Amino acid sequence: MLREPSVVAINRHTNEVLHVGEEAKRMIGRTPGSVIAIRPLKDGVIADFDQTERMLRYFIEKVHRRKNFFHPVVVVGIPSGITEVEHRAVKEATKKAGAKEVYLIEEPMAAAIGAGLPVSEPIGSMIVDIGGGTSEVAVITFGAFAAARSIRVAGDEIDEAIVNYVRQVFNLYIGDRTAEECKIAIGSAYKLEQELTMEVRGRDLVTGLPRSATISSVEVREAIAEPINAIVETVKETLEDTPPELAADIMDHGIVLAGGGALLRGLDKLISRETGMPVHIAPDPLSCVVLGTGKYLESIQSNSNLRNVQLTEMRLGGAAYSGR
Ligand SMILES: Nc1ncnc2c1ncn2[C@@H]1O[C@H](COP(=O)(O)OP(=O)(O)OP(=O)(O)O)[C@@H](O)[C@H]1O
Repeated sequence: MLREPSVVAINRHTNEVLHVGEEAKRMIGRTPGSVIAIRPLKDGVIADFDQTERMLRYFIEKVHRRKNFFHPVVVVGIPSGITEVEHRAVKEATKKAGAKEVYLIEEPMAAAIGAGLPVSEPIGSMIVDIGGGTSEVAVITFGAFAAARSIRVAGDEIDEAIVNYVRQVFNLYIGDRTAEECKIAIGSAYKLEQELTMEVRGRDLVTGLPRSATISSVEVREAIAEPINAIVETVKETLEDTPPELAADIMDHGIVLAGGGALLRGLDKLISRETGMPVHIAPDPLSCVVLGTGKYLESIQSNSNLRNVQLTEMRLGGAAYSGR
């Protein structure tokens, strides 16, 4: 019903919200002095509480096409490594935005449910969810995490790595949006059968004038090697933490990739080469988290078997996480 980026454009002087979502995202890096485009969520957690609340309110109203008197039950996907304070902030912002009740589910759990993995069964499943702000790796069995890691290296860091590379190698300053377009158009984590090229436009760092340059997929691969390695290392470390019976299940069924990052060309091949495990990309990886969150909401309302999935509140303080 709605798929929008978490961006809010506001009037700097009056604090009035001008646009939310897709339209606001189009304004990033293009706003006049009086308008600022804000990303109220940074690295998967709330960076600006008030704008997060306003954005949620806008989305809730947009889906229900009405302004008042509607207080839905809301399930929010959150990164698995966040602190208790960050987690309370999510609940509070959602309540303030009009929710009657708020449940939090960790994104790797939601992604695994959305990808159709047998999370409620006593079978080990491994999910790698690479979003914008965080990459989450988890081994799930019987509705709970047997091993999990979360790092704040994901799509945004990959884009940043492209910006930095183009600046250093081409003396060209490009925006985040151009970097993201470049990643989606020609980015890869593994050698391509046919390498690609693309023209990127930005501002020349020496003359200050607009200029374009042609960048190849080989160069983009070199540019993004560091964040990609960080993600691959996290997968390996999580496998090292996995009890042997569950590791055997993962060998049989493979590692499943979800989130927008799963669409990066060759990432499945690279992870497979580095871990020796079969790797599959979830069907519709961009929707796994939202579909899993929706299924979880249905299970709360219908008392179905997903109820044995442990919610964050029950586990906080329990499992150990590492993160950057
Ligand atoms: N074809 C593609 N190739 C590579 N990356 C892609 C592709 N399509 C989308 N992405 C990236 O996926 C990321 C968004 O993924 P997703 O929607 O799963 O994350 P999110 O849920 O918004 O973030 P988070 O999980 O951190 O809260 C963005 O960084 C985007 O650039």
